[in-house]
Amino acid sequence: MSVASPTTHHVEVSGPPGDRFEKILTPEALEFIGRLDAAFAGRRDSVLAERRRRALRLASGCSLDFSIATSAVRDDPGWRVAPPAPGLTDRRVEITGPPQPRMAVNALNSGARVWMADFEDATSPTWENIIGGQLTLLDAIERRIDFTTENGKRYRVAGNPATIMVRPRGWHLTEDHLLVDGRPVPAPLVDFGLYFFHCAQRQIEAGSGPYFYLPKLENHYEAKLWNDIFVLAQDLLGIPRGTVRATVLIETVTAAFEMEEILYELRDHSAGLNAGRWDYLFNLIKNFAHRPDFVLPDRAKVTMTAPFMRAYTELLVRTCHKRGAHAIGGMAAQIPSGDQASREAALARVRLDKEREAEDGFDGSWVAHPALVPACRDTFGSVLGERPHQIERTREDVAVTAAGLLAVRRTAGPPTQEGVRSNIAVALRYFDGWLRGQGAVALYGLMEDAATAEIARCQIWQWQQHGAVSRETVLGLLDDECAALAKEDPSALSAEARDIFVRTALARELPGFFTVDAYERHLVRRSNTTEVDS
Ligand SMILES: CC(=O)SCCNC(=O)CCNC(=O)[C@H](O)C(C)(C)COP(=O)(O)OP(=O)(O)OC[C@H]1O[C@@H](n2cnc3c(N)ncnc32)[C@H](O)[C@@H]1OP(=O)(O)O
Ligand SMILES: O=CC(=O)O
Ligand SMILES: [Mg+2]
Repeated sequence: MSVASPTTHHVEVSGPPGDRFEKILTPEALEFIGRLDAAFAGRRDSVLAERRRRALRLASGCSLDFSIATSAVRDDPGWRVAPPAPGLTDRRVEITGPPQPRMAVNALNSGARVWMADFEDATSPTWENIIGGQLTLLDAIERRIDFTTENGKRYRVAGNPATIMVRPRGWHLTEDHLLVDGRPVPAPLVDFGLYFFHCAQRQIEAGSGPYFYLPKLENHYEAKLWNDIFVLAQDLLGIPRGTVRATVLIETVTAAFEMEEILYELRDHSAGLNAGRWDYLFNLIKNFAHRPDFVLPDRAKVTMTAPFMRAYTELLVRTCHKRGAHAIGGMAAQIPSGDQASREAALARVRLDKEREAEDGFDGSWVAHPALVPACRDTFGSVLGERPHQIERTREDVAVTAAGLLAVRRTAGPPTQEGVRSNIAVALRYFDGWLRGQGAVALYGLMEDAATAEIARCQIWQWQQHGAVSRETVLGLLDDECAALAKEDPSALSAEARDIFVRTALARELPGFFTVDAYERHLVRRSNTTEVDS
């Protein structure tokens, strides 16, 4: 892998200035982003074009199978991924959340082994959140967060904090406040690049490392793209190759057919796979939205025990352990809110979910809230005992077929009126939160984020498409929910949230992601400030 030759690129910050943004947007950091962009923006275009081609093939009735072209990788018993890097051996409980100062401190001190600092599903990508998030990470690593709120709660990172893994945004998004030669930079290059530039060396010196979660990959070519990014980034900063580690979220149905190939492409930088269940469901609905045999019942009824979801998680554990990699479980959406009884019920549901994952062979799992850390830690603890993971449990008993992964029709039950209303209520309220800069929102006792909101709006599109609900009914319920939201919270952006819903759930063609169009329309704010030639 050669280092990119220096070329002249004009890097421009077009977003408004903010408090201490200059600490992140230094000329050197912008030059680094310019180099990543020069090397990889074109490949991002190819990734998106290939995604479109594949989506069209699936929409036109082609099915999916494990590829013959890559069978040599799957059949070769001779390769394994890199051993776990410092801080990533025992991952029995990982907490996720947006990189904001309070959340960062709470997550780092929560007792979880890993904090996944999320620029993706849990972050609304306003310019302030993106650069503020980078500042939070830098401050947390340099132990500079230390403040006390009016009610006397002190926020300061304590001893033995969680290991940080950063999740950049997916390839479908751009960062329109950073331009190279007048063109927006791919968002993942910004989130990865700024964190890597400022924090990689600091993390290594602190005995940890630059670690990442990679979202929404659709195939092993995208894994190769990330691997090439890691190699170039390490070379540019003089960091030894193989220092970076990344856990890939298997959260698209096409990636589920290429888990082993994805591990292979990233093997020198791999930190295993994660079962990103919510995006997985969204992606499955989206890819097969035109097919009547893929119509799912109410969202609440599609659980991890549905045969097609079990096939996906079983295959993930088997694949990871065959290659010496960690298999990390997904997010149970229940959060401990409301009265005592509701909190206990939420805890019981989460415990059940983690029990099943631990017994299936996962090495750890995610929680969305600090109060859930003990449940996950203890549940995995009772299966792992003194062991840091259970990678040695190879699950050779698991035999998953393509048909098993796609056996959605076995999930019984038509959607109900309550299911329709609930999806509309959740999507609308989530869009309102997202427009106001909040990427994860507690709604009706559940954690809602970009992935779960995508399920809600896609199901409405799918149910309407297949005659399970009419457009008129949806619009009527939508108006009811808008009125209810405006009454609950007069500052809510109900009209804009409604607009996003109509554009993404009721369009003639199903849009790929609500975030792409909504970002352009609602979140981009331009005001030229800084320019750098790289
Ligand atoms: C599909 C997927 O991708 S899942 C991964 C992406 N999603 C996420 O990461 C969601 C993470 N969770 C969250 O963001 C939050 O839990 C929410 C928004 C759902 C609920 O947050 P809140 O309404 O603040 O919950 P609540 O009032 O119970 O919080 C109590 C305390 O716990 C803290 N807290 C809650 N969740 C978290 C978290 N994930 N990380 C750190 N601290 C947290 C709050 O900051 C608060 O502490 P504070 O008073 O010191 O500020
Ligand atoms: O990112 C996680 C998911 O479930 O989606
Ligand atoms: Mg996701």
